[in-house]
Amino acid sequence: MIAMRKPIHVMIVEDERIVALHLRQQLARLGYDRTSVHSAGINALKAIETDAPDIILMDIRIDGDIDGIETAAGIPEHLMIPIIYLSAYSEDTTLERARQTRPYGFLLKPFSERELHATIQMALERREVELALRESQERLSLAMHAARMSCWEVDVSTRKMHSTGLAQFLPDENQSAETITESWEDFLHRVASGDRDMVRKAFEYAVLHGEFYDVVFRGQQSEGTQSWFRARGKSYINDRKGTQRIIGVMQDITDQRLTNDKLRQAMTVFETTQDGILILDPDLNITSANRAYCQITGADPMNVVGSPPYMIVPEAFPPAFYQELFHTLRTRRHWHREIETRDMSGNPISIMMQIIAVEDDDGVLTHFVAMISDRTAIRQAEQELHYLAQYDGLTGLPNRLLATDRLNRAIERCERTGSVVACLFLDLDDFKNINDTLGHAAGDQVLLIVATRIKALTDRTDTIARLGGDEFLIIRENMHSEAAAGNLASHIIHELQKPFYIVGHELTLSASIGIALYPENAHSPQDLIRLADTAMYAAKDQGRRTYAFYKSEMTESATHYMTRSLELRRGLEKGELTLYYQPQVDAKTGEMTGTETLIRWNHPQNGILGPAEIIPIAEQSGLIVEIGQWVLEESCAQARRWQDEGFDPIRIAVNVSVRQMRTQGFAKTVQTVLADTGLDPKWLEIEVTESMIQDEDIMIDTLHELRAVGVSVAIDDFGTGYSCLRSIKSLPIERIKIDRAFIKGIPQNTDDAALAEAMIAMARTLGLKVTAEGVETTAQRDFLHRQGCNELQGFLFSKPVPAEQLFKSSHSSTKIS
Ligand SMILES: Nc1nc2c(ncn2[C@@H]2O[C@H](COP(=O)(O)O[C@H]3[C@@H](O)[C@H](n4cnc5c(=O)[nH]c(N)nc54)O[C@@H]3COP(=O)(O)O)[C@@H](O)[C@H]2O)c(=O)[nH]1
Repeated sequence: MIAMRKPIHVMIVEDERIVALHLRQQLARLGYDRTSVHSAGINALKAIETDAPDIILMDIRIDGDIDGIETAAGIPEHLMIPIIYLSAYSEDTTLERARQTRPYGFLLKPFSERELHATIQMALERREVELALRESQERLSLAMHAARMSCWEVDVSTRKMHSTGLAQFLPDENQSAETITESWEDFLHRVASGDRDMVRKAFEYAVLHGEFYDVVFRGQQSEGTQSWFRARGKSYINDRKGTQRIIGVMQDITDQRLTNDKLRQAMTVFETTQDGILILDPDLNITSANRAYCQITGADPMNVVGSPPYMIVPEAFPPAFYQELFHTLRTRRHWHREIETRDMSGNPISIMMQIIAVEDDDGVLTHFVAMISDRTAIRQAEQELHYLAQYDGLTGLPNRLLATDRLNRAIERCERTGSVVACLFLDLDDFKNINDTLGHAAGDQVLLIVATRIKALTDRTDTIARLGGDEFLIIRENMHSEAAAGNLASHIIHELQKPFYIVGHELTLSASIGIALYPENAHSPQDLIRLADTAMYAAKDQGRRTYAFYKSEMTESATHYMTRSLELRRGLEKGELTLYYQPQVDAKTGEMTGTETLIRWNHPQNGILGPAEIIPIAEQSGLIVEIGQWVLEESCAQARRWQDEGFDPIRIAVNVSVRQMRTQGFAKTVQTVLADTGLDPKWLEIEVTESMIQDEDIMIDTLHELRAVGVSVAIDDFGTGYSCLRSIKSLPIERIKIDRAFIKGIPQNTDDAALAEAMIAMARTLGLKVTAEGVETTAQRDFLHRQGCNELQGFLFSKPVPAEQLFKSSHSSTKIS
């Protein structure tokens, strides 16, 4: 008997009042005290809405629009109210209709009290079981829902699939009910096409081998989101029916999968990042360290866990460091610092360390994450850049920037003590030739030798700087006299003159030094350097290999030079340069045999300027090579024009500068100019000075090459360069030109006359032709003729004249009488 926890409410639906009353009495006797009676079905349904009974005793044939069976059918299913039909009729149609409402009992009237009691009890019992089952099913369903799981079952023979909860995460427009029945193939269409085959195979395998299956697959993508599922189950044979079923569960693992993906990505970052990453416990002990941390610090990966990062252990820094570290972490939850430390092998390293506190959802500190960036390379690069910004890369000496700063400090110190600062500006003479002839590597070696020699002569307190190219600066403070600065310059020049060997050549160096003094000449470092530079040019003008103190007039001359060099460049471009020609005549006949080309500058303001205003500026500014090339081209072209105009061919002599001669392939250039202008090489003579060919192998090679081209070579200004005629015997020279300094005094000055006589005689012995320069008088002409001089040049015959006047000049009227 059902334990009566609360009075059982029995509803009687009976239209015969006596029967209903009798039933009520019977029930009361059986202990069912709470009863209600309704004579019509509609009334009973209304009453059920407000006070649902535990069981209904339903007469089939009752008053009203609906009978007992229709009333039972109208009761909401979820109420699960057991119905026991009471009827005097038991024909099949009534029974069939009653059966469809799934009654808990059917009592044929008349029935005994005991039959009634037993039927009620069994109905209540069954209801209890069904309620318990429903609750259990609901619990399971909720749990599955919460776990985003569904259960499924496939009948292997029919391939019908029943699933519960599938629609919630694998939606299908045709199937949205909690429990879905569909074909296995339809289900497969919910699986992403790429994984469908794999799911099918796992299923078939389980069918064939009666095995468990466990498969992870993706659902058909909807609205760009990708869902992941895991299906597990097993194949069973139903013992009773002998049918085979696959039963299992399916779980939506999208979140888990995304979390795993994120975790995997985080792990990849952790392991592959260039920065060291540490996970620290709240006491700052390492719980996990990545590879980069061990690489940066050289820490042993096996021994890092359990202790704090070695660079912040207490011995490493003063207590204040840790106070600040813990205070910042406590208050700001984030600390960072650039730390100069050493790695485990003792090498210095620069690191940027950041420590970040990590809290749980309740704000409780769980651990710290430390990030360690290796800044060593950056710091080293910065130091190198700093060095490069202040020092010369070749010699390691301070550069202009640092020298200016040092000079500034020296001035400040000497301002206090009232002493003198000397600023020496040194420039090597003809350094470009070393680069041009021996190459830049040799030039670099020479600069290193210069730096070493200057350093050896100076004090520790002096500043030696390289300003660029072949320019050096020497700063000495606390000088007591101008003479001391001169002595220092003189020592340096002397020291640099000492020979040294480089790439198989013995070289000596020559330097010019300009000196400016603080406070006498200037008060700022920039001005001092500039004035010393100006003085250096003055030293060059004084013949090089010397030094000069700055004087205010130098600024004027430097300004003049600057203006003139700019004007000259512009003049060359605008065609202001022109050539004059001075005849060279046969000493015997007075016939013009040749002409010398002499440059002039038709200056827009200053009129015609001679070589003295052009050549030194061209040499210093480097324009000389360009100008020399133009002179050569124009001279050859003019010689060819005269020939084309019908004049007898004459030799044309062109002066070349030392720089021009040293240019790579000079002889080849001459050959090209001759070819371009169409002048036969035999009409061209190149004039070089004695000093240009002294001991210079490269020049002598060029002379041979010129000879091979077919042009002749004359030595200009002969007698001024101390070279003896014997030494030029071996050179490919055709002519010497006796300098006008020796001609000037003849025939009265017996020394000049003797020297000219000796030069002419020796030249004749060596088979060289002789031209005398600066012949101004007939006496000079006659004397030179008597001595056997071949040709004469001078104002006596003609001054240098423009091209169109050369053949009109009256030199021929000065024939020897
Ligand atoms: N590299 C180059 N050098 C050149 C070029 N053109 C000229 N020069 C060099 O300049 C030097 C000076 O030349 P210039 O002022 O033209 O003087 C020449 C004559 O005018 C002068 N001369 C000639 N005869 C007399 C005379 O009877 N009396 C007198 N007082 N002077 C006279 O001599 C100069 C020519 O001499 P030289 O060259 O030695 O034959 C000049 O020496 C050239 O070296 C150039 O294009 N490139």
